[in-house]
Amino acid sequence: MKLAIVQMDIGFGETEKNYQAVENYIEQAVKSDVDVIVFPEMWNTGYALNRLSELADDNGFKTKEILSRLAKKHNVNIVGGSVATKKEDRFYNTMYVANRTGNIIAEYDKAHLFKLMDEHLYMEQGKRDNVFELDGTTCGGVICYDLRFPEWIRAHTLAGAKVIFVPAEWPKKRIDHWQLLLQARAIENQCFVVAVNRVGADPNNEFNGHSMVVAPWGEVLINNQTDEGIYYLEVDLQEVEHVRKRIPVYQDRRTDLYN
Ligand SMILES: NC(=O)CCC(=O)C(=O)O
Repeated sequence: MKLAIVQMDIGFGETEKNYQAVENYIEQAVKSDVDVIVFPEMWNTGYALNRLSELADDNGFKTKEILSRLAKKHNVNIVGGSVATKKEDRFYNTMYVANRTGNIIAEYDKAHLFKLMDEHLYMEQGKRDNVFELDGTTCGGVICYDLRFPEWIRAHTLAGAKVIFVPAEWPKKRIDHWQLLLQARAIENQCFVVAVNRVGADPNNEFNGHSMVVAPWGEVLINNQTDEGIYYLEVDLQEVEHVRKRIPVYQDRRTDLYN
C-alpha cells in the first residue's frame, strides 16, 4: 500500500482556502504513484467551533463531492481525514473515505469528543464504528482523541482491520503521548497505524506534525517531520500476518475473562 500523508496547515475558519488546499494537495499527491492519500482532522474549519453554524459542511455535501470527484478522476483512494459537518441541525466531526471509483465507502462521526478542546460543547458524538475495504484490505478509521481508547481500536481490529487510520489535530504540548499511543496501538493490535497530524497554529494551540506510520511489530516508519508537506511511504501489508503468526495475540485472548 503506497501512502501519501498530507501533513497540512489548516486555516482557522477559512473554509474556502482549506478546500482549495486539499484539492491542490490531491493533485500534487497523484503525481507520484500512490494508493491512498490521507488527510488530518477537521481540515475544513479547524477548531473554529463557535462558528460551526456558519462553517460546517451541510451533510458533508461539499467534502463528499470533492473527495469523490478527485478519487475517481485519479483512480486513487482518499481517507479524507475529518471535517466539521452539520446533519439535522447537529454538528459532527466526520471522516469520509472515497475509493478509486469515487464511491464514498465510509462515513464516521468521531466517537470520543475531546473536552480539553471544548468539542463536547458544540458537537455530537458518533454511534458507530468505521470499518471499510481499500483495494481488498480491511481498514479502520478513528479520529484523534479516539486513539486514547484501546478498546475502540481493538473493536476495529477484531472486525478485521489490518490498517488503522488516525487523522488528528494533536497539539505539540502532548506530542509525546501521541507518539507512544500510536506505537502501542500498532504493537498491541499487530496492525499498521497511519496517523496524520496537522502543522501550524490556531488561537489556542500549536501543532507540530509528527505524522506517524507504525508497522505491526512497532517499527516507526515515519516520524519527526514537522514541516508542512506530503510524505510518501510504501508499506507491506503481509507484515500483519507474519507478526500475528509470530505472537498469536488474537488466539491467546481470554474471551472468558473479557470481550
Ligand atoms: N483533537 C483531539 O481530539 C485532540 C486530542 C488530544 O490532544 C489528546 O491529548 O488526546
